[in-house]
Amino acid sequence: MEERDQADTADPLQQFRIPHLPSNFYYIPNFVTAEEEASILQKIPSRRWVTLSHRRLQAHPSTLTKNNTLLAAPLPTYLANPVVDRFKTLGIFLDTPHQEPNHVLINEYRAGEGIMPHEDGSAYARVVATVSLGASVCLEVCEKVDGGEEREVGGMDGDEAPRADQSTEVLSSNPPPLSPVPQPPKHALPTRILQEPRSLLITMGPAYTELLHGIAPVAVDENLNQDTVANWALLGEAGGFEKNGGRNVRGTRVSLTYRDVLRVSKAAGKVFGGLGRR
Ligand SMILES: O=C(O)CCC(=O)C(=O)O
Ligand SMILES: [Fe+2]
Repeated sequence: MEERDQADTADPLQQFRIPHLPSNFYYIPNFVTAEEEASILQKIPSRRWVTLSHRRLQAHPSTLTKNNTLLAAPLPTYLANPVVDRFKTLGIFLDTPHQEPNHVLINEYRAGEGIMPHEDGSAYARVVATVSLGASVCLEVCEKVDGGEEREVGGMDGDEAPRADQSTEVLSSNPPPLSPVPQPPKHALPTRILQEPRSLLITMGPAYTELLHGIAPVAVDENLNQDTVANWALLGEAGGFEKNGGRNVRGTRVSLTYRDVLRVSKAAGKVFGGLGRR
């Protein structure tokens, strides 16, 4: 990362822009070290997981309230350091209301698990920064269906229809109602982004609002090459996938998705912090 940073000091993100995709996706390999990866994985609290049908999940500092409000609280230290300072160096949250992430959803997928195509919705500023840990996975992005209802967490998750509780967990405690018969989105130009362990993927602007993203519930990502993977040229170790015949055998992957929740309530301080605090 250091070498590439020197190449462009004006906008450090430009060199990481994923080509041929709607603006803007950025991919940074080796954003955290192997030691940092191990340390973060070891600090994720085992008792906070909420188990869903195709993955498990936890929210920090807490889940959002019914009207998509975050009760103000700092991120746990192991999520804040060293990651958030590196975001600041890159200017990732410079244009969001709080200019730094205030919320992290942690997802864990075992081989064969995934997340149905969805969009992340309006509770957040239009920036998500995703740190991948443990194993590689392909994220699939596709355009939203024109004229269709917006779906925040809809579509297909393998052969299983989304359940109400599954729709709530990703983004808020107050999901939009799901249509009774979920239809798969009509994929226009589905494209894959390969996320290696220790990498950072940034999704912002139109890429956040105009596209759906999801992870197929498969045990192996196949046919990986420069024509099928949008960020092939930015990968840390494309050679490994080449040697493996263009296959990525999935392991257990953990993603840390950093976001800026727009609505924040300081009321939690009054409830939990005692009387007289403002
Ligand atoms: O695990 C990922 O990279 C994607 C997770 C995701 O889309 C979400 O939490 O909204
Ligand atoms: Fe998402």
